[in-house]
Amino acid sequence: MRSKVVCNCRLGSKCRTGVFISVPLRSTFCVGTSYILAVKVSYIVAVIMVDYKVQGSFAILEVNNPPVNALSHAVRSGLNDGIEKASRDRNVKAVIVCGKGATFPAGADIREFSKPKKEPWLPEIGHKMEKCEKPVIAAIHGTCLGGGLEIALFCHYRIALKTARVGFPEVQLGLLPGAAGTQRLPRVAGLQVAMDMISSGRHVLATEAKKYGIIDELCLKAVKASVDFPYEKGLEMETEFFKQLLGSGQSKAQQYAFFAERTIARWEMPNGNYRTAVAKPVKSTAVIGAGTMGSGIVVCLLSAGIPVYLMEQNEKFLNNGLKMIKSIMEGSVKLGKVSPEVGRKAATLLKPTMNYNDLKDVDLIPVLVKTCRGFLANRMHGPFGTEGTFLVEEGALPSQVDRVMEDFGLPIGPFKVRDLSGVDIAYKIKQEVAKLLGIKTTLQTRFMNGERYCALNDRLFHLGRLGRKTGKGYYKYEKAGGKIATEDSDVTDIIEKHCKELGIQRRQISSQEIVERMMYSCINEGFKILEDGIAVRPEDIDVCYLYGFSFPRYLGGPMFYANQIGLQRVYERICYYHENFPYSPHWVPSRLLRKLAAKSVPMNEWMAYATGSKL
Ligand SMILES: CCC[C@H](O)CC(=O)SCCNC(=O)CCNC(=O)[C@H](O)C(C)(C)COP(=O)([O-])OP(=O)([O-])OC[C@H]1O[C@@H](n2cnc3c(N)ncnc32)[C@H](O)[C@@H]1OP(=O)([O-])[O-]
Repeated sequence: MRSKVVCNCRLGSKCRTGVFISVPLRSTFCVGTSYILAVKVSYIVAVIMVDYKVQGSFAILEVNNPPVNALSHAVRSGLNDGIEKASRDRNVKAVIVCGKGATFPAGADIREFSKPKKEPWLPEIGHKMEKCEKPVIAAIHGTCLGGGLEIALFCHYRIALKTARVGFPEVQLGLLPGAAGTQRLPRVAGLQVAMDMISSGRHVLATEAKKYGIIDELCLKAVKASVDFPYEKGLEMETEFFKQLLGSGQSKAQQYAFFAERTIARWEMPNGNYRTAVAKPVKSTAVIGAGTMGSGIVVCLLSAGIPVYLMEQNEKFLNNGLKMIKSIMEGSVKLGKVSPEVGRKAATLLKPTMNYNDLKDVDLIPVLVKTCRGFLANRMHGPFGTEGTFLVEEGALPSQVDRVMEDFGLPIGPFKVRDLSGVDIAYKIKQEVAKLLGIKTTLQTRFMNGERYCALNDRLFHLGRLGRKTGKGYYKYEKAGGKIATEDSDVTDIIEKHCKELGIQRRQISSQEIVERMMYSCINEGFKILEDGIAVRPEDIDVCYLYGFSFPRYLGGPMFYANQIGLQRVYERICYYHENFPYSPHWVPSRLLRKLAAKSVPMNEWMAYATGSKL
């Protein structure tokens, strides 16, 4: 951002040129279209975000709002003034719109969506550009996205560097292009291309875009009658839809997720931070365990071109793992997820071994299974998994829990996940905990160390129902290692037998109870994680869920979801479940949550209450 003192108007007079900010200095200057009011000791300094210069017979409007030249109010004002000025200037024969630094404008300023709207609007500026009697040319480099592409589509001509990318990523923010993009792109690029770009949000290289006619070096493409309504009506409808989406919870969550991803990158630790940390090169890695999870990690490492040792104690398991990896890599190549070259190279990068000595010089060994409570993801997901099993013990079926959670937005239900990772893994983790406590569990065990215990998973384990790998677990599969989960009446019998033996009266369980118990138990743990300083802000937890568990982006993450529901409501329901399930410590309400709920603290202020005296 560049600040300039542009004029020296009197206090109370009307400014001429644009947006202004005030900084505490001695004298009074003002610039802008607004009246300057309560200014005693301030400089009013114009924030020039569009540089206007004339070179020969060209007026150049260069957007200067780093880092991505977002179309903030100041930029819009600058573009508006610039196009008016260029239209008036007799020496100007053509106008060029471009971006300074890394990129052409990458869209509207998302931070302004939560603030009151300020004129001029983008379509208004666009229409001024379109009506300008002098040719207006968009000179595109970097990422020309969203509102930036809409501005370009209003220009009479578009020229671009080959490396430039254009796109409408609004869908990733739960929006649609709201400055005539839905009306103008189909007319320039055709309905099919427009539908694809708008609904996928994908960035298109300038070379591809040129084929579609979005970037046009020669002349404005003839406007195609590609939609059902005349332009004005189409524009009106687009504005209405955009407004509806902007006010929706979904868009708010997606905007939150966008910024959360960037916020967490600015991490701070007692011994360093994101600025001082230096990445260590990873030249070799090892994965111990050739099961489903281990093989999946090997595939990720190979796809990134990193050499990896795959370690197993048993030749049979090692060979099974190698087969699985080969088949996943081949599938990835077929689907175009990795290039054939990467696929071919993978075979040379993978080194199977049964000898620990081979691992002595590797740079990285990912830890697959932790027996402790876990730090963030495992710790929060513990209550989630436990509640799922309790719900089944009380009356739900695994398929019901999965269906409800998939409807909620998870890509795959918790019991399908358990079949994928292995019923034996969940069993062994529990047995490790029991061993540490010096307890021996049986199929009749209902409490462990004073806490509720459900032995249903143990039953499946003892029946050899280990999940996908054995062709049956909480579901049945077409074959061992199969992927198609089908409900299995044998599982219902096992559950009913379990309940009968233990004298548990089964009951109807509602979808609402399933969502609340699965989600609120892990949200409660999330607040305890904040209290304990394991995560330094709710965004850490949410991004971890978005990436680690494919939590639906349109809900933002579990902590944002809790905030949307209302902390008071979430807290009350947690207290209710705590009263009803006193032997499950994960229902003990978080102190932080109690405090935040009582004071209705906004999310961006939660952390002030997370530690120390306020808690
Ligand atoms: C009426 C309007 C209708 C219109 O149709 C609606 C829209 O245009 S909707 C918009 C449609 N457009 C989009 O959705 C594009 C969203 N942007 C992107 O996809 C990437 O930023 C981009 C690919 C451009 C650059 O990637 P990169 O090089 O890896 O850089 P980076 O990602 O690390 O970002 C650097 C910094 O810039 C910040 N910031 C970025 N964009 C915006 C923004 N629009 N606003 C505000 N801020 C934004 C970002 O937070 C970060 O800040 P910080 O404080 O340093 O953390």
